Amino acid sequence: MKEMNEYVIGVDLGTSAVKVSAMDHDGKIIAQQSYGYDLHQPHPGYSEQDPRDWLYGTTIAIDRLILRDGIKAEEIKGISFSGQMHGLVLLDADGQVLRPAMLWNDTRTTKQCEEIKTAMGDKFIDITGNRALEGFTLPKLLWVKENEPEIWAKAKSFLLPKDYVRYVMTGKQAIDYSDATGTVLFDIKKNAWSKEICDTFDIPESMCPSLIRSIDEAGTITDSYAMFSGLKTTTKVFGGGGDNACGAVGAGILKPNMVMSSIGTSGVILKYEPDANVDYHGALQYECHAIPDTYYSMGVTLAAGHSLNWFKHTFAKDEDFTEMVNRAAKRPLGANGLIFTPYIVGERTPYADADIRGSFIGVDSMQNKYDFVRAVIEGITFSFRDILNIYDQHGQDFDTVVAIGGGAKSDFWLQLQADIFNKKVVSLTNEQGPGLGAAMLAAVGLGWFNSLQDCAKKFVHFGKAYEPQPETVKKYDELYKIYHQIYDQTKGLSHQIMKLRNSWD
Ligand SMILES: Nc1ncnc2c1ncn2[C@@H]1O[C@H](COP(=O)(O)OP(=O)(O)O)[C@@H](O)[C@H]1O
Ligand SMILES: O=C(CO)[C@@H](O)[C@H](O)COP(=O)(O)O
Repeated sequence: MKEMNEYVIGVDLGTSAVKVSAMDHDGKIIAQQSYGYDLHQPHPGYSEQDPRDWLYGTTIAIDRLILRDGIKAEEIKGISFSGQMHGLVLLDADGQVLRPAMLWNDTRTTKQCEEIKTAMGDKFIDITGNRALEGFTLPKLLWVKENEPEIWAKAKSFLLPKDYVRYVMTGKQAIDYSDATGTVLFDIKKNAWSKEICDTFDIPESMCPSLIRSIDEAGTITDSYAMFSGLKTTTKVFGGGGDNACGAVGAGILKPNMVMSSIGTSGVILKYEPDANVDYHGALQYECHAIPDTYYSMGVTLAAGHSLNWFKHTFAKDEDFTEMVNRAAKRPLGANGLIFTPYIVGERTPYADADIRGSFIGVDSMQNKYDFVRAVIEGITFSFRDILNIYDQHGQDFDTVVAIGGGAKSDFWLQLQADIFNKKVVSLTNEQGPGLGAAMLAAVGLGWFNSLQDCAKKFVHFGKAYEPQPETVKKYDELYKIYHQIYDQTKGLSHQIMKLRNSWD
């Protein structure tokens, strides 16, 4: 008799889509499905999604694994998650969603960030490992409290995006440590919600969900979700983690000499950190890892893939994505003198500035559309170099960058990263960093492996390595020196324009 197959499912709840991957004991990807959803930006700085879209998208994608790929529901032994970080899902006493989720790239909370700084100063960084920035969850809670008192009065708990989906699946509200750090309500040294921060801002501690580890079992599928989805109630559901923590697990970033670059909607440079005491004074984010008792630091470009998506959607809607990028690759280095800064929704690292906006500098009548695409791709990659500079300034060295995210699908962009960073860049054989990391969390949670490190030996496979090309490195160095000045030189203008837009609203 044929033995029954056993699979784990990694759910990667991204900003543009949810992607689900089914993997077997050998780390082989058996099937993948995805489902896209909309991003709502009703005013400058606002960025929202409906949590029910995440739920329906995840359920449909998993159902497609069952209906289209022939995976049997009883073969799914475990599910875990990678989730877009920081987004606020507010729930009432019955666990119903009270308002659209405010996402990680929603920057309406500058006033609340100022209030946090005024109330707590550097103490806040000592406790949380982070500055209070617009995208994080605490400022969002304060925004709702100040601007929507009738909703705040009904709010009994909050969750982050993937925690909401897990809650509907299991009926239990919880958050894992990696996403808890991203709320900036969490004491990173005590490994617990910060009573001092809750008290200072009058957030009832009872609103904060229970803490679990990324590899912990959060529950099993409830009867009602089994009925709704076709999944079995025997499937175990594990904590999961923030997408960057999961991306790092799936990219095999398990020691300090490696960093990850991720080009998703956002862009991230992330470094594994062995303990809670490395001090970047808030210049970088500092978060609990999905690997128990370890940490990571990172810098975030708010609009990396988002800049390229925006450009395509606005100016090249009917073109194939890969074809558009390939044409850009054929344009000259430096896009015939055009430089782009990717600040189209404001920026986080190194410039925590909600009101900065992007620019094209050097527009010339000899340039064509693909020079613009190339400038966008180069500008995004320069913004990553701005983050790498912070590591340099803190004397942190590393030799390999592992590239993940949608941007890592492009050979051209991988080589460009090597040339702009002047570091070896390695890809994965199957670009599914966060989803792979999520599946690994379920595999370890189920006891298939003793540790994530053991699991990585089977699940993580490095692909092609891209070496920096000295001549190209030199030219990009020269160009970067100009790019690096654009923030300071455009800041005043950007702020004036934003003030005007706001006054016209
Ligand atoms: N063929 C491609 N070449 C280069 N970049 C791509 C390609 N396809 C998608 N992308 C970029 O990848 C991004 C999506 O990456 P992904 O990791 O899936 O994002 P998220 O997890 O935020 O939803 C898009 O914003 C797009 O700019
Ligand atoms: O805000 C952050 C990290 O601090 C973002 O990285 C989000 O977690 C969204 O990620 P993607 O959708 O781009 O993967």
